[in-house]
Amino acid sequence: MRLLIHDNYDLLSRWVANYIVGKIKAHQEKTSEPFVLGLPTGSSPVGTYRELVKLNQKGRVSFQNVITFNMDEYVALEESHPESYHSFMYSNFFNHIEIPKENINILDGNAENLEAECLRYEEKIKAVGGIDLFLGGIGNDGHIAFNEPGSSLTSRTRVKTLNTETRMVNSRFFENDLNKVPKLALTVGVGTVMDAKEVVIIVSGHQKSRALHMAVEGGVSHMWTISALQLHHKSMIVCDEGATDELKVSTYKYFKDIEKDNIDPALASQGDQYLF
Ligand SMILES: N[C@@H]1[C@@H](O)[C@H](O)[C@@H](COP(=O)(O)O)O[C@@H]1O
Repeated sequence: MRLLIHDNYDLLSRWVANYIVGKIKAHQEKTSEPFVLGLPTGSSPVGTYRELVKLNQKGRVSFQNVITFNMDEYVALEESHPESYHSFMYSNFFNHIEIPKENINILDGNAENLEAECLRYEEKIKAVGGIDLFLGGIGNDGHIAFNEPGSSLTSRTRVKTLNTETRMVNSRFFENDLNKVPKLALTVGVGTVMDAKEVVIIVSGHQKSRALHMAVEGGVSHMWTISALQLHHKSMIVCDEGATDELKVSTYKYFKDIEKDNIDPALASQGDQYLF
């Protein structure tokens, strides 16, 4: 697993956006098949979306031949609710880029049959040849998508009960009223993320530092589902200084040193041969 430590959130966001653009362009040079991109919500990727929109508007990348799959969505929250992940994705990203609507996939948390919806999602990912790059964030408790502590590390897309900590953290988007935060979500599984050809996770801020410590320095454990990435052949965490507060000094220095030539956002889209 690679760990890239940036001075601040803005640099991190620029780096990740440039990296994704590099991947899309390299793919498009090789094949006319669409690039399949997994996407998260939350505050962590907002800066990356902002930078991707800028790069798109400058003509540096096209999303015409990109298919997206979002990680998760609340159950029984109307799509039009301002805090639905549908609303989030359109207002932060899709409304600002030229991507065909039919290329956008987000789980339907209002489907009549939620289990069938999850199965349909898995089948659709398979049908387009799998996810080329899954971008993600993590919760304070190390959950990836909505794979809360204790989730099977081989889990697939399914209905998931949200724990109180996650609902409390997310209550900031629901007038700080825990009762307004949905109790269930649809989420891709840890196994679904692990099947992606590449996984890039954004970790920002001190509140994520324990999760980053467990992800990088702890063992693989279902109690910190992000730690499954240690078993992925091409995974990378991109973090800012604040998120490193719980890392050992030696771990911090190790990754700072080995990635020192790759940290400039302008170089992010260069090849990553020999780095994983
Ligand atoms: N389901 C989402 C996750 O996909 C996201 O990673 C996490 C962290 O969000 P933030 O980036 O706002 O800290 O929030 C939610 O739980």
